[in-house]
Amino acid sequence: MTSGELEFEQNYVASLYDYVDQLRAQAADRLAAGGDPDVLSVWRAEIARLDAVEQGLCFGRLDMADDRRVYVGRIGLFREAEDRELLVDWRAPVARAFYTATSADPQGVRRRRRISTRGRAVTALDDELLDSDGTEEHLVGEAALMAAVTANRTGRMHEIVTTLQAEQDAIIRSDERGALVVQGGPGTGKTAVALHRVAYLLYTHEHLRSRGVLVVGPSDIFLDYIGQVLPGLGENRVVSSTVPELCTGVSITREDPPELVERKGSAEMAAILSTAVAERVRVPEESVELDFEGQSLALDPEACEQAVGKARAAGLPHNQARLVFQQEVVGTLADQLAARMEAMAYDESGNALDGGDAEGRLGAADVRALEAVGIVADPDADADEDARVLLDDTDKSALRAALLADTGVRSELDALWPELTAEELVGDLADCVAGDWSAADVPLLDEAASLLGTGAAQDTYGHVVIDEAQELSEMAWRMLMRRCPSRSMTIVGDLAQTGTPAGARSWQQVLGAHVGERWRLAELTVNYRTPSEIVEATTDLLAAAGPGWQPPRSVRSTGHRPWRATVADGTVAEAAERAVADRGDGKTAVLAPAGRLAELARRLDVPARPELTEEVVVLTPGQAKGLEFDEVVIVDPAAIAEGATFGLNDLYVGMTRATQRLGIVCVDEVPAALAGVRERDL
Ligand SMILES: Nc1ncnc2c1ncn2[C@@H]1O[C@H](COP(=O)(O)OP(=O)(O)OP(=O)(O)O)[C@@H](O)[C@H]1O
Repeated sequence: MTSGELEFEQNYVASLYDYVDQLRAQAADRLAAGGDPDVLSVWRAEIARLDAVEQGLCFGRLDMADDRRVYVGRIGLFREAEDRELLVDWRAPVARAFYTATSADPQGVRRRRRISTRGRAVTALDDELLDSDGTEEHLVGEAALMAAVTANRTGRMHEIVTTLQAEQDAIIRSDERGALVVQGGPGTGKTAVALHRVAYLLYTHEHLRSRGVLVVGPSDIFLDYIGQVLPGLGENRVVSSTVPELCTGVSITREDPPELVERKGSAEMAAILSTAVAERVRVPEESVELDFEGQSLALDPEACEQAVGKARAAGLPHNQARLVFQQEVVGTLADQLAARMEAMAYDESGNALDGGDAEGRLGAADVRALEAVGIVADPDADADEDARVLLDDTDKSALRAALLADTGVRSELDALWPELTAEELVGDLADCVAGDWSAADVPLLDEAASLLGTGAAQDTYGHVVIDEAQELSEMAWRMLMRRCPSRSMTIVGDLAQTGTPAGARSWQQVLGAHVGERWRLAELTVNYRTPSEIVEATTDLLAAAGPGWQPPRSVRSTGHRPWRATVADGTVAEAAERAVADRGDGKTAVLAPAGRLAELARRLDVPARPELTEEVVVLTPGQAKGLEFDEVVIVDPAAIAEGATFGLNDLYVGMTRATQRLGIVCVDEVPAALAGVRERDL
């Protein structure tokens, strides 16, 4: 690369930053001028968008066979005065070739240039010529990719927009409609790809900006870990949440044993809850006497049954359908009252007109008299005639309101169709204790709230991303499907990493109930995180966890062979301390069964609440799901493997968190699946 070219690109990149500065200054001026708050918030968002792309504004250039030159960057920049596109957004169709063009399929590209920058300075250029004849499969921009995946971890995930690979790009730009499952082994970039897909979809589909996008992750630690990726891509409008946090106002104070987690997660609970709600509605066997303002009214079982039928047919949640039921019942009662009133009439001197038969109806003579003064209409008269009745619609509705406001009537109505809360409904189930909730109770509370129509409104989104989706129970899937009526979803996971007993064993099994067979599968096959030495060490384990499961192909090797050491039970913490003291550069995670965490954290002098930006963290493999570290030390693998329904999967998750080095401290014995790992003294 000549220094002249470096200078050329430096000048170009500098002109882009100048333009961004100009746009930012204009936005700041508009903001300072004040005005309509909605307009001001647009300028504020524009400044935030421009600030977010400061690092790595421009990272590539495509030289096309027709001599066009396209600069690719984090956002598009168009100079209207010159009618010229200065920079193309990486999500625009024309930028796609930056990620997918190869020598075999150059897509009109002659040269692809990667532009590395630090701050606003161009530090390196890396060119690939695509017009040579080549059919070999290779990684696009290999040098930049390798630099990215071997760099020390920071405790936070970063965007990978400059080094996205073709199989990843295809998923990112895949049709927004329907449910897309992204299945891939550890480190294949599922999380990174899902987040870049969000940025792409928001850029491409206007409606998603108003409908909103929700990203669901397994834990707060994980959400913190990925929290910078979308802002780094200029997207600040995405809601991220764990499943329990979606149900506002519920705090988790209890952990359920595995068999309960499994039972509460089963879709059968939805039927149980629905039956429990239906059973709270009661139709009396005999007529119910109601006292209203000194009059006795009767509600018979048939009328009640009819009101229940009408309320159920409305298709509303229980508490809203209750209002329909109440209206129906008070309608019947108001009719009774009206009939009685209309049965009474007085002559001009104030005497009650005699009449009315035994059922309280007016006699024919009375009706004629009333007709003559225009008070009642001849029931046989033509409907078109100017008819008048004693009580018109307004009167009747006032009567209904008076009935509803009457405490006696209300308490009878409440006994027949009570207003319910999700907490009492779920609290009444066996193994649930109102107010002392477990994570597995949350989807039940959410289901109950949806059946009842209570609680904070269940927000819906235009697109939902679910990460570590293999962990969700059937009940949690129901909860998320309610958030996404369009079923436009990106579902990201790895069945070989399923850890919770209520989690997925197959995608069809969990998705079938919601989308039938209308979901599509995309697979990622290359492991960017874990070096080949570690992938090899997991082969036996993976085969034991699931017959036929294959680890993804690793793109690199480090020369560091994983090791194991065997120590006596009483010396575990000491051994872990020695392993940590011996660690290389970067972040280290000590992964151990829950029962050993406190002792290890004390011994290693790390905070009990894990902070990923610290040099050393102590976690369970479950907590480390989705995360990565330069070095991993697994402690007591046998207890991890045997301690849970999917213990072998947990161990596999733990081992595949490392980007560089892996050590395993076995206690007393070596699990069979780790027999092939090199033994050393510790
Ligand atoms: N194209 C790429 N360029 C640079 N880095 C990449 C690329 N693809 C993946 N990576 C890196 O590989 C690592 C693993 O990615 P990610 O966490 O998204 O994988 P995953 O499939 O979700 O893994 P797991 O299932 O183990 O949680 C991350 O550090 C990510 O930045």
